[in-house]
Amino acid sequence: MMAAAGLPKLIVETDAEALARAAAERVMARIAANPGRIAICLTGGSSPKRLYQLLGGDSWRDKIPWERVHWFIGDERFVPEGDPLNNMAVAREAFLDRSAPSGHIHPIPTTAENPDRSAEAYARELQSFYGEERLDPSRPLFDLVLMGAGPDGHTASLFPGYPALEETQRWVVGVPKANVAPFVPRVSLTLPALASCREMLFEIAGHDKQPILTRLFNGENLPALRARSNGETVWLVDQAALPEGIRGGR
Ligand SMILES: O=C(O)[C@H](O)[C@@H](O)[C@H](O)[C@H](O)COP(=O)(O)O
Repeated sequence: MMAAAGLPKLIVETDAEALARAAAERVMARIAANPGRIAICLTGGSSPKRLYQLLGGDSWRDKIPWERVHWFIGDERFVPEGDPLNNMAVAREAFLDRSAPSGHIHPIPTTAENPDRSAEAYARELQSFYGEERLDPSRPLFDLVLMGAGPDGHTASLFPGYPALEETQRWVVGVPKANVAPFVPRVSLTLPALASCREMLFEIAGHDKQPILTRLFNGENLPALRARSNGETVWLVDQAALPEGIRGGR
């Protein structure tokens, strides 16, 4: 474990499997830290899939107090809720549908007429859950926010150079076009909404993440570097993703 100056806390794991297990431990630790109602914001993409399988597997499932945990999603592809590209559908299939009370699963609705309407509906749902229309810095919206980093440095559906990245008021925005595949419109939580958490946990694994991780380590002002928790921000990284020159360290 090490912390690089100016960067979030960096934790290096041997490989993707160890990384998913470390992420599952952190999910459990966040749950254990809150004796009340817990809000976890999940993410899409391929990186969290193993974590989701672990949380749905026998050794972890029974340890989760399902009746206290609510599950949200940080961004969504604007496709039907059962579509394999739908981020929440992936989480539901991997672990939520088997164990979580259905009222505790909070998908971004994609039946609205367009992503902007969908974003407004999700903002209302988040605000109703939180109990306020404004975020109180002393009371985070989420206990834990999971994140990934795309090849262009995007996170959630906040792409480099897009106006959504500069949003300071709204909690959720429509994103008309994605910068990477799948090139469908998106709906995304904004940086201030995502920041309102006790912990933001990035999972970044595999050799194909090395180029973007190198750029992030070099301090390029990309969305994945700008996304920070008001509490703790942690990058869980595996050896294969580490930039040349710092491999082998832990
Ligand atoms: O909807 C999405 O695609 C995501 O939420 C997105 O932000 C993802 O986390 C990154 O693109 C990393 O994706 P991978 O894990 O597939 O590399």
